[in-house]
Amino acid sequence: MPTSAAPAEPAAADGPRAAALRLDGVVVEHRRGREPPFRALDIESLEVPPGARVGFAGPSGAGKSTLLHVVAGLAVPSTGRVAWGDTRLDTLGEAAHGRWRRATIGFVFQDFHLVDELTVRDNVLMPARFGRIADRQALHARADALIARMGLDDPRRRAAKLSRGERQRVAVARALLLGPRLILADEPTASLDAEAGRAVAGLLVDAAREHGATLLVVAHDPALLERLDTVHRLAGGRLIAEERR
Ligand SMILES: Nc1ncnc2c1ncn2[C@@H]1O[C@H](COP(=O)(O)OP(=O)(O)OP(=O)(O)O)[C@@H](O)[C@H]1O
Repeated sequence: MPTSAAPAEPAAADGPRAAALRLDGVVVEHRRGREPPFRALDIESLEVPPGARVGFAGPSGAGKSTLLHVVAGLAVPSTGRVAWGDTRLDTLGEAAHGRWRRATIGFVFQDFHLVDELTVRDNVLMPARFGRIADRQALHARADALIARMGLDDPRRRAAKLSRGERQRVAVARALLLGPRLILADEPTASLDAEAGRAVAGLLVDAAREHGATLLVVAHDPALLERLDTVHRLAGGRLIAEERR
């Protein structure tokens, strides 16, 4: 079972590593068949301070995943501004956005995006495929430590052999590998039982705190939502309510 022992706090001198995230007038449109386009996302204004831990809740189809995808550059708004600190993400272009994403984001996808043919360890190491790795041994040790903290017993198992809950935990470990400044997690505890869900929720929040990272989480799980600073409710692509903790 994963444990959620509190990790060391970051050195104060490091300061926050995250930047403020701002969305203004962001609209994402989709089309169903021959029907006119509809607004899957319609965000008038959203500001997330650096290092905040923010949840998005709401019914199926409310636009929660689309919001995370816009921030990650995986969905393109038809209008609006998306900014991370001084960087305008909506005007970056695909290649530059890809570089920014790899340097900044750890993403836990709703459907995990694991490579079945690879082992647990190699899946967790995937974010390190790009860029130069100074200390490969330290990186492997970090991958194995994350795998152990997720309660996964054997880093050499092939992903194809894993249960849904185990796949979810591999996806969380992979997102945390490089100590991202922005962690995006889409229903990261949905496939876990209550105990494992609490442990993974604790790990995500601890990892964000440890690295001064901003954490954006889509969740229905109350045990996860209650650990966050703010929870936004979405409906029909819009932000309709905000609860501060
Ligand atoms: N590529 C697409 N093409 C057409 N419609 C899409 C596409 N992606 C999302 N949608 C639609 O946009 C709306 C918002 O989808 P989104 O996945 O963001 O909702 P969600 O709140 O995350 O839902 P869930 O909780 O079920 O994951 C839904 O009506 C969905 O069917």
